[in-house]
Amino acid sequence: MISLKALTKKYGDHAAVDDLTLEIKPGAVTGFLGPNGAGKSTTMRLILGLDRPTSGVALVGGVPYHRLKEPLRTVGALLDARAMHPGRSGRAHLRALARSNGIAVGRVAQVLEMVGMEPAAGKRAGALSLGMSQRLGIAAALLGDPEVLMFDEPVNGLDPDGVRWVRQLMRSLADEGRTVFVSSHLMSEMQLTADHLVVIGKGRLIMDAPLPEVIARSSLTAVVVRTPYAGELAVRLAAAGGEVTRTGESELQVTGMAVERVGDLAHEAGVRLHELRTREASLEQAYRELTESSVEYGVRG
Ligand SMILES: Nc1ncnc2c1ncn2[C@@H]1O[C@H](COP(=O)(O)OP(=O)(O)OP(=O)(O)O)[C@@H](O)[C@H]1O
Repeated sequence: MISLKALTKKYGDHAAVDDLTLEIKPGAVTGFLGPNGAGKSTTMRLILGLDRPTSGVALVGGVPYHRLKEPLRTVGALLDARAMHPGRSGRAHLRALARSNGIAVGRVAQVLEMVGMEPAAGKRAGALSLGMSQRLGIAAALLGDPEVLMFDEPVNGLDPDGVRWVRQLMRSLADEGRTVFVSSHLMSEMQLTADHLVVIGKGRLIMDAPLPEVIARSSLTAVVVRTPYAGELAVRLAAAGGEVTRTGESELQVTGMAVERVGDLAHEAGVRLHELRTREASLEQAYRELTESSVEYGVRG
């Protein structure tokens, strides 16, 4: 479990992280989303004690990072895959990390196997491809067999097999009951990977909800109904609080109302239906709606 309580980090007058309060729970993959500059990396750095909050606290398993006795056994993180001594081999890097954290050196071979990089383990870290560096960074995060894992853009530079592998790894870590907190700009990937989403913009919390709820709340998620009595049903649905758009002679789209309720109202009205389904927004669409006013840099297409 990761707990943030009124977590705030200011650089001069600018709040990179602004009063964030939330819990990232075990047994789930929590996606961490936000436009460039939203404060994701800063939040992760604060959790890992790499930066000091201006105010508020970040706790891992109920304790601030700097008070953890054996930090790598509690939380493993991949922040910047290239942040390694370039002249050292991946294996040597992991061994040094194990030794300095009281972890049995035998664990190194295990994590190298888990990430599928034994063949490249003897190469200098500086000579590794970005994809291999990512795997090495993930191996380092797994070294202490921690309960909490944090990954900043873990699929950067990975090929489609690598992306699938990361997705499966996150799933299995969460299924083992661990807390998995992962940032990404790849919405299609997040839609496949995450159970829960935390969305921030300009350092502030925009959304903290299960993925299906984020999708359901999008205005682009709608119930589609086909019926020969579209006009009659439209009146009934609107009277019950639905937002109804007539999209064809015999087709309606309804927002603000669950599919079950639409079916029940049609039944009560004695209206025959030829089709009743939910058309879900993609996470990309839901995300764009949520963050429209929070984009700090760049131009939105
Ligand atoms: N050391 C620093 N000094 C001054 N400002 C900083 C520093 N680190 C981050 N910032 C600012 O804090 C804000 C949040 O940055 P951060 O890197 O946490 O965002 P992010 O969500 O991780 O972005 P990205 O998606 O681009 O990685 C930005 O406005 C950034 O310029």
